[in-house]
Amino acid sequence: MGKLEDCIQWAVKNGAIVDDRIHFRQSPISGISAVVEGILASEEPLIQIPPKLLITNEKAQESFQVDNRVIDKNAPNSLVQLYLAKLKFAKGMPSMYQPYIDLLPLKLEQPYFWDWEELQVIRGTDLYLVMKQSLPKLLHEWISILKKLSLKPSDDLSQLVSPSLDLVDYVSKYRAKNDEIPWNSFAAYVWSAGIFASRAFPKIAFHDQCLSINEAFLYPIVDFLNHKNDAKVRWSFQDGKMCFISQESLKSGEELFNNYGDKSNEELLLNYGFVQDNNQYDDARLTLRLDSQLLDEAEQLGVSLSQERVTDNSVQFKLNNDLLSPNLVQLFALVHKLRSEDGINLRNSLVGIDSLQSILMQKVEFFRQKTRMDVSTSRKLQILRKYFDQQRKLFQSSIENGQKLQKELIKSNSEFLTSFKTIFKNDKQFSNSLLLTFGVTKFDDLITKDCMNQILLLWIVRVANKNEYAKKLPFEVPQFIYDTFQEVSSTIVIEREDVLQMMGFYQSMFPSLSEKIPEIYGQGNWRIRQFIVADTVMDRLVWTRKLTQEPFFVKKQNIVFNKRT
Ligand SMILES: C[S@@+](CC[C@H](N)C(=O)[O-])C[C@H]1O[C@@H](n2cnc3c(N)ncnc32)[C@H](O)[C@@H]1O
Repeated sequence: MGKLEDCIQWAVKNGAIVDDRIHFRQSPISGISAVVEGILASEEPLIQIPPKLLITNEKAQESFQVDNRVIDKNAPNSLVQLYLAKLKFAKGMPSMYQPYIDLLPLKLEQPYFWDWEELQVIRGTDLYLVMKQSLPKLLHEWISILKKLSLKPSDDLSQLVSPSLDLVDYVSKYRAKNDEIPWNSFAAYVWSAGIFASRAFPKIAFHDQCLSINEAFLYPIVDFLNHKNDAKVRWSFQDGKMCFISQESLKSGEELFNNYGDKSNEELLLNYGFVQDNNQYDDARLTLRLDSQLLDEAEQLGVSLSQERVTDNSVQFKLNNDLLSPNLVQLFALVHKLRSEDGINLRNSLVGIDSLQSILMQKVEFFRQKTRMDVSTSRKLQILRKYFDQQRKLFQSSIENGQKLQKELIKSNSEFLTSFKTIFKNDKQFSNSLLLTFGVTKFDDLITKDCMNQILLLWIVRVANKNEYAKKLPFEVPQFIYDTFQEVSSTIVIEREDVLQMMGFYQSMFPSLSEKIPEIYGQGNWRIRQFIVADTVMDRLVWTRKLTQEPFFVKKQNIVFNKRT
């Protein structure tokens, strides 16, 4: 008889009841799973386990002869995890759970248990970072529980607590070096924590009284069930037994699933070692390091970052297939707020979305590169590629949502936006004048000949001179452009540097333009100061849409984002 059958028999002998229609099977690749033979369509308990088969904190207390005061509420499973490490790895310690303990795999699927070579693929990703951050916490709780029990670790603690030690590396190398793992080693505790992460059940689902909502226990036999998103299941305490109930209708040959909860692929991968295709609960993280003053200012201006602010100078946003978070968009608007602006407005929001898009594109490219690895030799790498590919899709869909949002902003604020393409079309006299100097015959030439900024400067100075022309301009100049020029002109302090910077361009244009086309460039004021002012006007008003390279003059217009913007 195989170990799986041994274990089921052991459970039944000890009072467990397993519905006859449930059959457990085991394969070297996918491990244990359960299939149905017959039809399941009732809410009868399918698996009933008596409490004596559970591995709980109480059993651990009994074994170590301590009470629950040794358990830190912030690490409510430390004692029971140490107990499990002892059950699995201690020599000469057979227990009543032996058939179950023997079935618990030594090699777990989560990245914490990957070989050193496999780990190299995830270095530099968020996954590795999460692992690097969680292992020191695990180390701390392990040292603490050993101390409380006056037990000695088998590892050299001074080496383990060294801040320069990469614990992911340490544990992976330790496992590779040691065929036999002492039960009081950190590697044994990490294994035990991996077992708890991938198969323990929350105590709160069955009991009102818990040390914390994270207190967990092992639930033999029911933990042989695999996970499916949205599988309808119930766990309840009935007639003195812990019952697993499926609310699904299942036919012969179908797998009986449990539901581990609505988890992202990252949570699934780190805690269970697999990912779900088209996982509707998936998300991606965008971590940004920004100036702490900027983040404070954002919060003062009403950008809620209470969930997102992870440190003084960093924020972390969750991205999924839904609309972009208004907080993220507003934060990017503030990153691009000019000193002359007093809050979030149309211009800085449009610029902010462009700059957010650039970061998202880098992420897409990063994950695209990652999916190009050769995965033919490793199942783990195949899972990892799926994870990277889903991450890429999430960032891609955020880019599309950003584009949609920008389009909506442009549409709903069209009265505050003037396209330079339209100006170019309407101000024929001006556009014709560009042929001579720049060889420009159509709007697209401004982009291909890389002279957009110079031409914008010329046009802004033309607007400033609008009242000086003998003939009124043949089109309506948006008043805000003229007013901004006047405002900047009356407040600007021009430094020598500004003049030097503008000199090259100015001298390449004047005085020849005034002589060749006096009807435009020979009337009003075309001195260098005007161009220095126009340069600031351009900073304050012009937004060049990244997608099309088309510049827009944007009126200063405060806007508010809500969840539906
Ligand atoms: C609670 S156990 C389930 C029983 C497990 N198959 C076994 O062999 O013991 C959880 C582990 O099963 C595997 N698993 C569960 N659901 C899965 C799924 N939908 N796809 C792939 N692997 C799954 C993962 O290795 C996970 O860490």
